[in-house]
Amino acid sequence: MKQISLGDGELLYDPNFLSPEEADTYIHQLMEEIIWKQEEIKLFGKVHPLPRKTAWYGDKGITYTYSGLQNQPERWSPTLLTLKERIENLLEGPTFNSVLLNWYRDGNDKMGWHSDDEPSLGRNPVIASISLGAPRFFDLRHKKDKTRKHRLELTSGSLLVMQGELQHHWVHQVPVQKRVKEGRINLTFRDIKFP
Ligand SMILES: O=C(O)CCC(=O)C(=O)O
Ligand SMILES: [Fe+2]
Repeated sequence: MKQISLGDGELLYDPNFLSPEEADTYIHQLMEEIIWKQEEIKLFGKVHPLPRKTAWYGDKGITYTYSGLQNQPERWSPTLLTLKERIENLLEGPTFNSVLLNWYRDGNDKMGWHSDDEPSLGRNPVIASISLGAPRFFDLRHKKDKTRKHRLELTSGSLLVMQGELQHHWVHQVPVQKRVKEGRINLTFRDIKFP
């Protein structure tokens, strides 16, 4: 695991968490297993579809508000449980009770600037993010000093861990990349502290 020291938060990055063959297998399994939803978000009274497909899986009984949406998780699928255990074994400490999945169908799908700082994640959450498929940029920007920026390219089979005070001090986004024609699946494993 490579440590990326941004200050005011920590990133760990392993581009080779999964081999290319494993990544391809997981993509196929997830496209078969996952029930993808087209969620909508209401902005100033107007309803917009989210610019990506999403899914939410986890332990029974937890709920989580994400981008203003109340989510009830589907039960863990076999593939998701395997991935969760692989991450937990590697990190030796943090555990996860849920995973949010995003399917970016091509480079027009995106996620805007935000931080994963919902109170239910507790203080200084550890969020483990697996990327599969097309490489996409992942941008970070400091909340107070907007000149502090960092861009990563998250490649297929990679694992990114966000931890420490990162969510408190930084926002992140997945920007549009018009030239990207292939899809990408991202999974963020989280631990909801008070369901
Ligand atoms: O797709 C990604 O790499 C980021 C996803 C993300 O930030 C989130 O799900 O909160
Ligand atoms: Fe996020």
